[in-house]
Amino acid sequence: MRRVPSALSIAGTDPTGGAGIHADLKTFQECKAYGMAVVTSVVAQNTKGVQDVWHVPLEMVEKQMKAVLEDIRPNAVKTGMIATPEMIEKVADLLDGQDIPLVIDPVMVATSGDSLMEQESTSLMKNRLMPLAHVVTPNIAEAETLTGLSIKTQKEAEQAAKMLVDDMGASAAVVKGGHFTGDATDILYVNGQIDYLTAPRTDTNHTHGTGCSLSASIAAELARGNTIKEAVTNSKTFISQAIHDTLGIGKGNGPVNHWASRLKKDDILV
Ligand SMILES: Nc1ncnc2c1ncn2[C@@H]1O[C@H](COP(=O)(O)OP(=O)(O)OP(=O)(O)O)[C@@H](O)[C@H]1O
Ligand SMILES: Cc1ncc(COP(=O)(O)O)c(N)n1
Repeated sequence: MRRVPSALSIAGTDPTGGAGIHADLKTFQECKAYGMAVVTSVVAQNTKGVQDVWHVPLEMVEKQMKAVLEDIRPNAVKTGMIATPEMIEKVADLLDGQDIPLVIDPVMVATSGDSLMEQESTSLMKNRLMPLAHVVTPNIAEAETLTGLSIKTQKEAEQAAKMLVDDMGASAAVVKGGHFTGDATDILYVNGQIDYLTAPRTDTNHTHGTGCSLSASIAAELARGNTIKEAVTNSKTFISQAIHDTLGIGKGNGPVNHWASRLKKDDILV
């Protein structure tokens, strides 16, 4: 048997291909991991917003997860949209004890402002998923919800990252600064150390799926055997280029350019 790095996404869908499992699979491919996906919710959405959500029945989520885990065992897993408390519990039960690096993107609200998680899910996210996480990747609003802190400064973001690890049991935290102003600076807390990962801010509204793609890239990097610090650093480079080399498609907040590193100018039809 060959050792092919593989990564599994457990997340919701986006028929326009910019967020959710679609973004994750594109990212896995670009970051050189064989991609797999378990669908948690089918979402009717586009770059303008969310129109409707249909949750996959719990037993079908379980069957999908078991089908993957007993066959092509992933070298890393990432979770995205897991909307209901029951589904969080089910996914946590199935991942507990698997000994597979786990990246948790605590998806709560889409770029468009539409809610993607029921409010009652927050405590289960904290109590059941956080302790299983190798890396948790909240944006500012999600870090505020999880920690109860108000985060207006980078020092407060540092404090939140520390709480997610020291108090809630994740091994590492990346508090993403995409919604701050100035440079796009993310704060990584791992092995008792804070690191600032900074990239110039691209002036664009085409940021649909940035959070999904960053966390999927971290999972692919972990699947390839990189350390958490290497994985997060390489993923920051990946997402910065994907945002900078925009595709410019979509009537709202357009998707990022997952294949930016390979796409030549002449490949785009104008
Ligand atoms: N305009 C930008 N220019 C450069 N990097 C950005 C920009 N916006 C976000 N980022 C980066 O993209 C990644 C995702 O961060 P963000 O805080 O936007 O997450 P998110 O809110 O989960 O994603 P989304 O906005 O898609 O919901 C981070 O690495 C962040 O620094
Ligand atoms: C299925 C799904 N998962 C996650 C997001 C968040 O992505 P974003 O906040 O970048 O729109 C989304 N819109 N849809």
